[in-house]
Amino acid sequence: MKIGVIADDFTGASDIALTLAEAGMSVAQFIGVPSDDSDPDLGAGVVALKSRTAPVADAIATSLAACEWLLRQGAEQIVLKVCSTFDSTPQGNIGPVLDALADRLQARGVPVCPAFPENGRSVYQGHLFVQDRLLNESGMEDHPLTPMTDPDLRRVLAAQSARAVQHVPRATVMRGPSVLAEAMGEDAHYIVDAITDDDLLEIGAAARGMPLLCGGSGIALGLPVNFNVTSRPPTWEPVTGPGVVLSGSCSRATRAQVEHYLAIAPHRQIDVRTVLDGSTTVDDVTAWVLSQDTAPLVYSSADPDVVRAAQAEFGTERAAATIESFFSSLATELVTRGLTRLVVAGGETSGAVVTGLKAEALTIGPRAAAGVPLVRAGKTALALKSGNFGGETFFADTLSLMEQSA
Ligand SMILES: Nc1ncnc2c1ncn2[C@@H]1O[C@H](COP(=O)(O)OP(=O)(O)O)[C@@H](O)[C@H]1O
Ligand SMILES: O=C(O)[C@@H](O)C(=O)COP(=O)(O)O
Repeated sequence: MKIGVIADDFTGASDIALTLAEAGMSVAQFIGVPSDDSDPDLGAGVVALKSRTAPVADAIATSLAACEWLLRQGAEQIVLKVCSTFDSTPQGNIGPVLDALADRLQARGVPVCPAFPENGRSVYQGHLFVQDRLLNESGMEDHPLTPMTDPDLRRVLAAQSARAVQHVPRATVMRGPSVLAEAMGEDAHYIVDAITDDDLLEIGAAARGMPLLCGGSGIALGLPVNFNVTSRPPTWEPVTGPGVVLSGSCSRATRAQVEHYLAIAPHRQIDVRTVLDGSTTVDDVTAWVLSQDTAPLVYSSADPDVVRAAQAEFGTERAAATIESFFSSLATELVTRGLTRLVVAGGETSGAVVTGLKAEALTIGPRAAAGVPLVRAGKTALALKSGNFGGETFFADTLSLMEQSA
């Protein structure tokens, strides 16, 4: 293995696995830290953790365990994959995990760049933009678990990290890899500006030989070339059979996708209250899904005021855990009963679903949308969609893509 990735959520893991696969690397996504060794021919291994919102100490411990496993598989470079909107709480977990990895790997300058231009995320003057909006006006300020209210990544990371946080402006990025590498020579985390894929390729070239990087999937664009691989698109064996869409994401893009799918497919909404009081049960919803002819949608996606009201009434963690555990049990039941195509919206939701399915590894297929590959766990086709990725018709398009070969 050449490149080892530690991803802080499951959609993020498949996002960066797609980038590496499209750049020609043989890549697998592991669900948690594997107990066995990986295939020695694998070019990149992505360990998917559910550490973005875990308690800080747990996030550090699982990330270090993932790092040790990746190093044992021969990884020469470690990437901490975080969200392209830098999702984290004021406690972390990006800063504390990055500090622990930097210590373990004796990394000096660590490039940190969540830019993902294809999906509208750019970093300029140390600030993160989503399309033409600063992060704190992009809808991310309303995220149920990691509301992002400060667009200045230097400040966000400095508040979470014990190391120095510095900035590399775009003007330096444009001067090429050797100047850029030189600009990151101290013991510090460097927020690096990037507004185009070319900027990310420069960062990749500058990172040749560095033990540790941190970013969104864009940070991986320029890494495979350092290991002499050439581009080749991932392949896909068609998966037919009944499908379902499970959406626990409340992000703007998902809500538009839900709205669109409501008009063309059977749907059932769940909420914290009715799951907790037992009036919505996994058995009922399973029976309902199985009785549909068209792939139905089960969703808890709701507007920010509805989510806030549920959190105020039941507590943020309990509300999230209630919905996640429902989707986890539902997905397990549905796959046991023969469903083979699952589109899942939401990072935490995907983590809950895939963990429930007890899959150990996912193979990476072609892209369903920028940042979202089709993936496969045995006979089951899945798409793990990040909250803010994909166009309005993503659900129907992806279910149909799963049935085609590539
Ligand atoms: N109706 C709801 N009320 C409260 N919390 C919810 C509701 N629907 C979903 N959630 C929780 O919100 C979180 C959404 O996060 P996630 O699945 O990562 O989506 P995204 O990818 O959009 O960030 C999950 O923990 C989910 O359980
Ligand atoms: O980098 C990204 O934006 C994604 O890969 C990702 O991590 C998104 O997380 P969720 O929005 O929580 O799915």
